[in-house]
Amino acid sequence: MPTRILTPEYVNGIFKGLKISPEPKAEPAHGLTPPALNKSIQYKRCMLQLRSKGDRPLEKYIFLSSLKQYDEEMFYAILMANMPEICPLIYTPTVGDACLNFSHIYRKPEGLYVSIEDKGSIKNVLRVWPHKDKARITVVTDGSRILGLGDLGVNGMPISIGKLSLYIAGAGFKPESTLPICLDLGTNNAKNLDDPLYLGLRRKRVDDKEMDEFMDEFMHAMAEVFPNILVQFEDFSTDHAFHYLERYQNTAKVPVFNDDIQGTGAVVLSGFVNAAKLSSEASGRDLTDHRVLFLGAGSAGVGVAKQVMSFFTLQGLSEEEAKSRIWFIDSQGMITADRPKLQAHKIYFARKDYSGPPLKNLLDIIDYVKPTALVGLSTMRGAFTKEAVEKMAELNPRPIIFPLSNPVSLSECEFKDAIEWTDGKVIFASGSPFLPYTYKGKEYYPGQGNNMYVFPGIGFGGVLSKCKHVTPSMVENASLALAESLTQEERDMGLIYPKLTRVREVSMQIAARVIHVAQEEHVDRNAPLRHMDDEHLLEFARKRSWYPRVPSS
Ligand SMILES: NC(=O)C1=CN([C@@H]2O[C@H](COP(=O)(O)OP(=O)(O)OC[C@H]3O[C@@H](n4cnc5c(N)ncnc54)[C@H](OP(=O)(O)O)[C@@H]3O)[C@@H](O)[C@H]2O)C=CC1
Ligand SMILES: CC(=O)C(=O)O
Ligand SMILES: [Mg+2]
Repeated sequence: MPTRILTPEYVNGIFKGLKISPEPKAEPAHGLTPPALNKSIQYKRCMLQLRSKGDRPLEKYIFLSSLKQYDEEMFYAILMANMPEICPLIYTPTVGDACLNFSHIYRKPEGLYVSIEDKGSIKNVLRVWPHKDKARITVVTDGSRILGLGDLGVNGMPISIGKLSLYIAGAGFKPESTLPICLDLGTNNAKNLDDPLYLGLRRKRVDDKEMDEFMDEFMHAMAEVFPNILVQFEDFSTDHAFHYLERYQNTAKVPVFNDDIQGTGAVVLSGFVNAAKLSSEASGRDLTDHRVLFLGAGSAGVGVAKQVMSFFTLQGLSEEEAKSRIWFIDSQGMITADRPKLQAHKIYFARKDYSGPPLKNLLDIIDYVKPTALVGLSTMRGAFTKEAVEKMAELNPRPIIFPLSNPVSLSECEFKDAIEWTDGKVIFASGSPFLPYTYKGKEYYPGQGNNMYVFPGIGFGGVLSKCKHVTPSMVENASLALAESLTQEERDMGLIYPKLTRVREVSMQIAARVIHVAQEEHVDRNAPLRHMDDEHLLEFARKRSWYPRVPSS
């Protein structure tokens, strides 16, 4: 039966609601399927079955997961044609529930599990993977900080799977080039350890020394078994996230980046670039005068702040001046340099210019800092209270409020509330998706400040350029490419991120920019691409991008 690869134009048609059309005929398995079954009917059946599960997202997750296993191309065709509907089911927020319930809903292997008991023979475990030569991108978690849900141990595997589904749908990685990995170094989660169905090792987490030994062996083995792979670290607890990024980003034989530190930094910088312009247009304030207050100083908060500093340095401020535009609050209050036993990752941003009594309350800190932007990466549901948001609106004609914690149940505030409390003035982005909200007869659209907008493009550009390392400049430029990708229509709608339906095209722009920077920094190894200008790099990325095949006629 004739099949054809979906072209970008064809898929754009699907995005516009055309679904799978024109009507394809039956599949080759003549006799094994009912006579009238064809891909078009199959597509409609899948959507009908999915939607019949109503408001039960975990059931939808399980359904989609099974679909991916028995008809991968249909899964991706459905995902790509219905991003705003399906993405929240395979990614945040539902993936959070999938992780919490993983040991109960597990059905089939979908990735590699490497446990501390494999120490000494990790290579042998990696060699079990069936598509060794094809593997190009891996998401590796140790399950120790899954979204804002804490230590979930081996139940963190769905986060690696979900991110890689977005690599495929978002950037066009071939499915067989993706490799989900969950490292099992034990768990300190008592609920898991007490659960008779828990699928991980029934032991506490190993100490840092043993983890270092394990990780060194793991990274060596990865480079040997998968020499062409790019490694994304995901959802390691904050101390380990910084530690392993530093340990491997310039030394590992395969390129490495940390999504929570660098991917989140890039996506928030991008949203902030667009938000600050809108906010400054309303206030007349110079872009260099923005003041950013972070609630949460973990890997995500500090990673984002480091990236947001380049917003200021790109305006011509020095590093010190850029740093002075940023304040942090953690569980003990505003972070100041005189606080004893400050954790290493908090020292850089600790304020040296405050000497009063410790400030602990968000309202008092807003009064003191007078921020133009409030960024939440705290895992604290509802931490941006009505009073705090109203105060931001008193201080700013258009306050920037980014409650970025995931999943949605941990969001620092809801979109609807932020709109009402600011009388529609807020410039808003959240980590997990919210629906548009109509207020006083006008429809408002929330932004989704989630690293899913950048990691597919960073990974695709990195792999196409065959980069040796993922450099800070590659990440920063991914962010700027995302910021620049807004169309006039999106700007007119007041958006600060492109529509999710355009994620594939946006990823191509990011990938092309990442390749360009990899070349500039001489970390690329794909020599023929060096002769291409930016337009040709974009074309090259588009051509390499995978689309699900569906029968056409
Ligand atoms: N939108 C996106 O793309 C992304 C979102 N995230 C989200 O960011 C969140 C944080 O991740 P990560 O940084 O790794 O996690 P951590 O747990 O390392 O950091 C949480 C931070 O919040 C602080 N905090 C906790 N409770 C309070 C409180 N009551 N008041 C003030 N601060 C508090 C903690 O303080 P202390 O240091 O004192 O413990 C810590 O600094 C998660 O929900 C995650 O899902 C992460 C990556 C990407
Ligand atoms: C989105 C993401 O990476 C996180 O919440 O950890
Ligand atoms: Mg993460």
